Amino acid sequence: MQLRNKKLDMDTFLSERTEVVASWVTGKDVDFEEGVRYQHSLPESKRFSSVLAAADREGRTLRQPRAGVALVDEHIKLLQFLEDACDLLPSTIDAYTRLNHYEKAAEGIARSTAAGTSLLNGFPAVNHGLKECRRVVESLTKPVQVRHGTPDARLLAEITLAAGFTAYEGGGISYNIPYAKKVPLERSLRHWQYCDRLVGFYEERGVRINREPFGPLSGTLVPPFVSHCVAIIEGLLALEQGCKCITLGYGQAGNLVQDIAAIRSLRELANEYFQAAGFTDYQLSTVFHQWMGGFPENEAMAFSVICSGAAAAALAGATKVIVKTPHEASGVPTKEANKQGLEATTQTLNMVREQIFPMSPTLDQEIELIKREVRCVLAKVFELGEGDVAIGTVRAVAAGVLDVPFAPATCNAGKLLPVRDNVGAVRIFDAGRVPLPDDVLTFHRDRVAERAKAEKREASSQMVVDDIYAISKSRLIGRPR
Ligand SMILES: CCC[C@H]1O[C@@H](n2cnc3c(N)ncnc32)[C@H](O)[C@@H]1O
Repeated sequence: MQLRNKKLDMDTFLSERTEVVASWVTGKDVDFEEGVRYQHSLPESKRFSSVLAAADREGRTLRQPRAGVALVDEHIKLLQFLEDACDLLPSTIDAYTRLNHYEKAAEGIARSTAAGTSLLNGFPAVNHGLKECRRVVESLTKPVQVRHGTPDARLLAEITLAAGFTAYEGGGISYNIPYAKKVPLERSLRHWQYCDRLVGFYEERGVRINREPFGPLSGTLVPPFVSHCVAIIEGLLALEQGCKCITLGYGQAGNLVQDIAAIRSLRELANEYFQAAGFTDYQLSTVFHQWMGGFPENEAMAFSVICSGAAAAALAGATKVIVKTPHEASGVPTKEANKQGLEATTQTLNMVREQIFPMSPTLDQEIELIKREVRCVLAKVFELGEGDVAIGTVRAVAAGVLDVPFAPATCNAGKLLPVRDNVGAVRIFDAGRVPLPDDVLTFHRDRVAERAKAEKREASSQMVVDDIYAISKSRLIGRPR
């Protein structure tokens, strides 16, 4: 396997770049030097890294929606409509572009133009190309990030970074395992080394681009240690390629103490692993994603889920919260619904931001538990990779050591089965082949047994199914009827 966690040299990168920019007609418009000049021309108020740094200094939690539509003018109108209600802007990329099906994206643009409304589920940035993407950036006053789900995001990165987007979400694991079925992990990891090296080249020219691995993964009952392991690995891979501004993320699970423990442990563990790997001059921030699972159709109840996530994000001290909308149960939200999600989040953030969630033995126990679990799994990843975390990742996923619950990728073992305990914290029902110490497994087993006793039923996969639907049915824990 030629994959190595080593910084790509210029020759390797440039020879690959020829193929990347030729992979769709709009690639020919990208000129790296011109992109560097344009990035330097942006005011600090439009640079993700500056806004994130200020928020961390001030202890503020920033608001960011997801948003993306097919046509440029509509996308600009959408983001202009949202920008007064948030701190950071997205451009959510459509599903065809995520699969590099640019010809289908082109058809979608044509059909959307004919229909006078967006018929794509996101913004097809590659098809629109550099100038049109730059027109988006020019039309806004806030920093813009590319949010997508692309295993091969090389051309998308070339175009959007040269166009002035100042943050890029994703990674070789987090945009493969939860998003793709049959993309070999080595391939997506290698493609993302290219993306990270490109960010590293911008960094070497004084342009700081924020990199945000996709935290929530399958977004379905993912235990904190699982998403933390992936986030930390992708942070290490990005740092190796010269990225300096890393935001690590986590998806709300629903038990407040566990969610706060997750964000606080994530920051501490990232610093522990980044510094152990010899990196010191990086900028670290965290992002909390409001509930990523099934939502209630009832919009008032959806707002309640949104606000519970906003409260957790602020109490956890997350640098950023990714905001959901009351249309989550139905699909791509209207701009009005998107803005309402932001406004509800703002109200809760404003009411919570001056409050301190006290340390407690329970919170401390959750933080320590997550740290132990992450350290166990990552030790195995490094061992399997004989010190190389990229190789170790591929082998760990193949061995079921890294295992993302409810993920579609065939390379993912899918043996780890989570379930909520009697207070709604996500625990391990079946560890599969994840190497956790016996006392940790006993802790999880005892917590699950408490619930089984309370519900007068055996712990079972039925409990797991009940939990998956619970929040959309206005519960946290999937209790038997
Ligand atoms: C991992 C991201 C999944 C979530 O990302 C949101 N999402 C996806 N596409 C759009 C879009 N075009 N506009 C606004 N939100 C969008 C939905 O919440 C979805 O559950």
